[in-house]
Amino acid sequence: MAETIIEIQDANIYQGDNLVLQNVNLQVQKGEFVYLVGKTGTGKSSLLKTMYGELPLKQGQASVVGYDLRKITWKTVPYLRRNLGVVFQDFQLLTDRNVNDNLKFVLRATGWKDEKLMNEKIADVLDKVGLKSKGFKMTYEMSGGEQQRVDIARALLNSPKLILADEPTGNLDPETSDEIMNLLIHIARDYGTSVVMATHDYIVIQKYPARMVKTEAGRVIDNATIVH
Ligand SMILES: Nc1ncnc2c1ncn2[C@@H]1O[C@H](COP(=O)(O)OP(=O)(O)OP(=O)(O)O)[C@@H](O)[C@H]1O
Repeated sequence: MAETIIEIQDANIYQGDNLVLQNVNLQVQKGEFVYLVGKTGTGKSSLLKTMYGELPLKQGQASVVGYDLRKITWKTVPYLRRNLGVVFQDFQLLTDRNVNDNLKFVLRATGWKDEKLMNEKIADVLDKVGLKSKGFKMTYEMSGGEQQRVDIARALLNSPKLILADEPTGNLDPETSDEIMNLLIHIARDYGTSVVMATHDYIVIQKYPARMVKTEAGRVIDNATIVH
């Protein structure tokens, strides 16, 4: 039986007192790849932030990787975060240390202690993103595509059931975008990790078709099609 990774029912998404999206209903199954599309300012990031516990869910019901978002508190949000990975447009890597130490920082922050196990895990995620021999590079020495791969490696550290990616190809040239798309699709297909990717990039969407969820005029429309 399919495992539901995201289940949102009748949710209202707020930024402060502003209602950004109303009556959101969305289900995402294990291993599904889903685009979140919509014009700028229509609430894609707000919806993702709600899913990773950055914005509180005040109205409606939502469960993400088994966590009830209505019951999440600042104390329990780290547990939710350990079960999902977040990938950003601007990478958000630490520039004062190399790739291995960026990844180790996250492992330590999420409760890992054993040095050998941490090193094995880092080697594993770097291998998965095609950066096997790049662990000793400083992040500022890397290309945008490589930095995005490190960001994805970081998201994979705790073997998440879900990756939430906010415009992951936004800063990349078309060829590098292709590499990142192939990687994200491969992660969904081969590891059964669900991926929800917010994007404006219609070239990417056309090239790699998948289910589309659209934010528009305060609503979320499932199985949307793009009209140019
Ligand atoms: N921190 C904030 N405080 C108050 N309002 C915000 C905040 N962040 C976003 N908003 C508002 O919430 C609405 C939705 O913004 P959001 O960033 O979710 O849209 P988006 O679709 O992700 O846009 P983009 O594609 O530009 O990232 C916008 O009206 C925005 O101005």
